[in-house]
Amino acid sequence: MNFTDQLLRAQARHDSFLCVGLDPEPAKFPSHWAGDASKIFDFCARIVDATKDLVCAFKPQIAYFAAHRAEAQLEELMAYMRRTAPQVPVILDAKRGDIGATAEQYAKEAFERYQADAVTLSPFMGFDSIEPYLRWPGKGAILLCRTSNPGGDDWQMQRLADVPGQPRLFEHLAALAQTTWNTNGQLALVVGATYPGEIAKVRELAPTLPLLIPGVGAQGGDAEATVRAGLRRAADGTVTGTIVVNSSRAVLYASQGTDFAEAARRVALATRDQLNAAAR
Ligand SMILES: O=C(O)c1cc(=O)[nH]c(=O)n1[C@@H]1O[C@H](COP(=O)(O)O)[C@@H](O)[C@H]1O
Repeated sequence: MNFTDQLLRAQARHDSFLCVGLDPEPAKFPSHWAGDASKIFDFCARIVDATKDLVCAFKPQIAYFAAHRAEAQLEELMAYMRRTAPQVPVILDAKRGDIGATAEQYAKEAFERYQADAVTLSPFMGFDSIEPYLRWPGKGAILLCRTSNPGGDDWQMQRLADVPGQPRLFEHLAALAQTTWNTNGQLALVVGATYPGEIAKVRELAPTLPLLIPGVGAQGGDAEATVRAGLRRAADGTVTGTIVVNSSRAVLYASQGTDFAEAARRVALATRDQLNAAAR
């Protein structure tokens, strides 16, 4: 099954547009594990156990593992998610972007070594830096389009004088991703929840692509506005353009006590319900 179908199936099964981001920071672990990088797997596995019936995806961020020489724990976690939550697709957040030959290696890392269902990519180097990922049948490639950080303005909001209509860079990318770049039908786009106006613009230009939307929770993005701007349904209610709304820190560090997993579940449930209320 391809990434988009996995996503839609998990969304229907768990009645959820929520993705829990796995960004483990040992300094923020519950007091009995605080500062202990050897507990990264244990911490993430407890979060997975506590939220796996509430989410449509998990998104481990590779830097939080690599910074602690914990790639082996990431591999273990990927295998654990596959075993205990096989119905939930996993997005490896790696934001890769390099020439084709190197991209081939990054694709192998994401899809073979880590067995991810999709990977986040920076499209700054152009289509030949994305194409190697599209050769992997059914795997998702999620392109940064209008990111959640203020510095996204530096490039993404600039207008392209040489393209008809002088679109902003993120608008041009959204249009390419919906059409000529989407050779395997598995492209998706990242748009920050901190910019609902731009989510609406991306949705207009890319009506059917899944949108990965980080920025609710710790970054203060507006969950209701995000859903209204990003989700598209047909008249019969079928989802035609879906959203995957990520929250990491607000879920992971809801409590620093021994009840951290229960607290994470409470926040995940509340966030899922808030997204669903806006979707109805
Ligand atoms: O690609 C991403 O996931 C991403 C894109 C973006 O524009 N903004 C953004 O915050 N992210 C990631 O989404 C997560 C947000 O985490 P919280 O702010 O803790 O919910 C982090 O893993 C970021 O690296």
